[in-house]
Amino acid sequence: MKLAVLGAGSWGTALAIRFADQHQVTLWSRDADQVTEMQASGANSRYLANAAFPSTLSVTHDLSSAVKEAEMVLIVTPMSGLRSSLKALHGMDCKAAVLWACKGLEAGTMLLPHQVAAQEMSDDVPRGMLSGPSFAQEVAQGLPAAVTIASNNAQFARLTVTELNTSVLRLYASDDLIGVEIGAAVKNVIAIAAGVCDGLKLGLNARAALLTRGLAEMARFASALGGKTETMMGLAGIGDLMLTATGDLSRNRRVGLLLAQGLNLDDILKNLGHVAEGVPTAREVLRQAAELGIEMPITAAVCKMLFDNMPVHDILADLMGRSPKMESDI
Ligand SMILES: NC(=O)C1=CN([C@@H]2O[C@H](COP(=O)(O)OP(=O)(O)OC[C@H]3O[C@@H](n4cnc5c(N)ncnc54)[C@H](O)[C@@H]3O)[C@@H](O)[C@H]2O)C=CC1
Ligand SMILES: O=C(CO)COP(=O)(O)O
Repeated sequence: MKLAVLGAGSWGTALAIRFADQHQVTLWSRDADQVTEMQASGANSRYLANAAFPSTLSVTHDLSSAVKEAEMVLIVTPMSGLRSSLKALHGMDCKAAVLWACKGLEAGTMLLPHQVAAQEMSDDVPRGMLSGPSFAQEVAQGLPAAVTIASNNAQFARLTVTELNTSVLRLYASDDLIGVEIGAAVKNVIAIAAGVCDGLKLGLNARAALLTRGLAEMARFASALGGKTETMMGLAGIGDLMLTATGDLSRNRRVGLLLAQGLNLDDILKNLGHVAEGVPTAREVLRQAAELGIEMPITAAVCKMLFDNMPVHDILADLMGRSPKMESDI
């Protein structure tokens, strides 16, 4: 198959390398200088060091040539680039199937990726999301991982996992696109909280409680928006939550660890060098939860830390001071 990957950050590059094991892949970057550097060195030193490109992977700055013959396009920009990427594809009358890997809600609109896609794509173009526990560095090294491809079109999801499955990146199909998108978005917010929890050395009990109640928030949000709660028990739910909240390769967890040290959010984001999707998404999730009338206390706590400069110990006291309730209430 001919694939185009849009977005040459760490995840776009890792997926391009992995899928180039079996397919002809073109990796597109918006940055012409970065393309020149990648073509010369055969690697992406800025975003994914120590991962050489195979000969079946080419790199370009020319979007129309990247997608011209592609049968499938993977959009692997941050969430902030999803709409413009889809618009550009639509403008080129590109009919290739589209998978996005952007994890979040669109800033300002609260939209999930498939809702952005519904506004920017023709109805007849097959589409879905690739998500799950997958640090780019490990996938690029060829270490084993498993992720989900979700689509409202179950047949497209099944066909796609069959086409793209590799011996090191195992793919599962899902028909719960909403659930998978919500798992991807909200786990990043909970991972920021987990970073704070660990940074403050609140203990392993506290972290287990935080992740379990964070999972309850993910399930409550998914259920309110029409996703399946059982999706939260899968790769794109608890799987990605466990990885991101506890794995030190996570950028979202790192934001939390640095907040716990008292660093200022602007400085943290300036020095991170990569996107931390949980930051803009936290605000959108909280706004949406308010509209839906559901409680998301951990997400609210993360927003207070990120945007209101509220002292972390006061936030913790608020969380622990909530009145007792049935654990099963979602
Ligand atoms: N890095 C990882 O391990 C994983 C990342 N993801 C998700 O993949 C998405 C991309 O993440 P990373 O590659 O890690 O980010 P990154 O921060 O490593 O790189 C982002 C790349 O996107 C480019 N970019 C930014 N805005 C753009 C736009 N409007 N149009 C085109 N290109 C644009 C940047 O120039 C940069 O090359 C995020 O939504 C992230 O949550 C998902 C799974 C794993
Ligand atoms: O989504 C990821 C792993 O599945 C990557 O998480 P971070 O964006 O926090 O690094």
